[in-house]
Amino acid sequence: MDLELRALAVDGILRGVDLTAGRGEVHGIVGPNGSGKSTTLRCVYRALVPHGGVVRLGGRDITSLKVRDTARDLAALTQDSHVEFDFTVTEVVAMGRLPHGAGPGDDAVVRDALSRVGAAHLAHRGFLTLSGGERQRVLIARALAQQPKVLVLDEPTNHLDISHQLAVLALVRGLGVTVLAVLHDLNLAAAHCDRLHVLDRGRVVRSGGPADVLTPEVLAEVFRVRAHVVAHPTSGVPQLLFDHLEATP
Ligand SMILES: Nc1ncnc2c1ncn2[C@@H]1O[C@H](COP(=O)(O)OP(=O)(O)OP(=O)(O)O)[C@@H](O)[C@H]1O
Repeated sequence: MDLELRALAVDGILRGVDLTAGRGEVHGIVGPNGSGKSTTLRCVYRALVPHGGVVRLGGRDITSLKVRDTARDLAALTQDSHVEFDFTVTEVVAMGRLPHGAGPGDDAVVRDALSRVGAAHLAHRGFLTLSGGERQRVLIARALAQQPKVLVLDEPTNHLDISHQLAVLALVRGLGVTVLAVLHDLNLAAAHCDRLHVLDRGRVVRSGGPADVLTPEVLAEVFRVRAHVVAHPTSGVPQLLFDHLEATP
């Protein structure tokens, strides 16, 4: 299912964000702190109504869809994904099934989602007793249990050790669903995304394949860092080495 963002505007934060993620493609949004990445995603998962522009899911304006219908197609891992009460891990992941209504296969879907993120052993633990990285994997399992066609992820590798970062991004990529993810780590973004969009002060200033987007010029202009781009010795994807950080406030 395609995801299209057209001329998204949020007062003082987004100044016309345009991007299209085609069916089954993995798209990354990168950009400096405060550039509007999370705000963009909030407009997509309907936590925020933009003042201008439109988000289309499978060609349909999301404001024309019921929230529950949106939730059948789109799952989000957000910075606001809190669990307040001490539900068990299984209960938290089962919440991902709610948009579909209770069904006979739900237990198997929940178990499968947990084992895909390497958290099957946590099934009966209280969510609030988990470490930061364990919580993050359980919240990803909840999004997987929703069996979405489009997955929106705000910093999915937050709290994860390097092994789980790589595993989660490989898993997400292997799902075959359309993904729009905010990623801070530019090397992970280059290695795992088909296309990247660089956000700067509320605008997409560059879109394209990682090699076209993560150039020394863009990194200097947008992130104010000096970088060398090298090809990864085995995969060939562009990877960045930073040798100098210019003074930024
Ligand atoms: N509700 C709000 N009221 C006022 N300002 C806001 C609000 N939400 C976001 N902002 C501001 O809008 C800007 C963009 O915020 P956003 O969270 O989208 O940035 P981001 O690119 O995700 O940043 P980070 O990399 O730090 O997570 C920031 O300057 C933020 O302070």
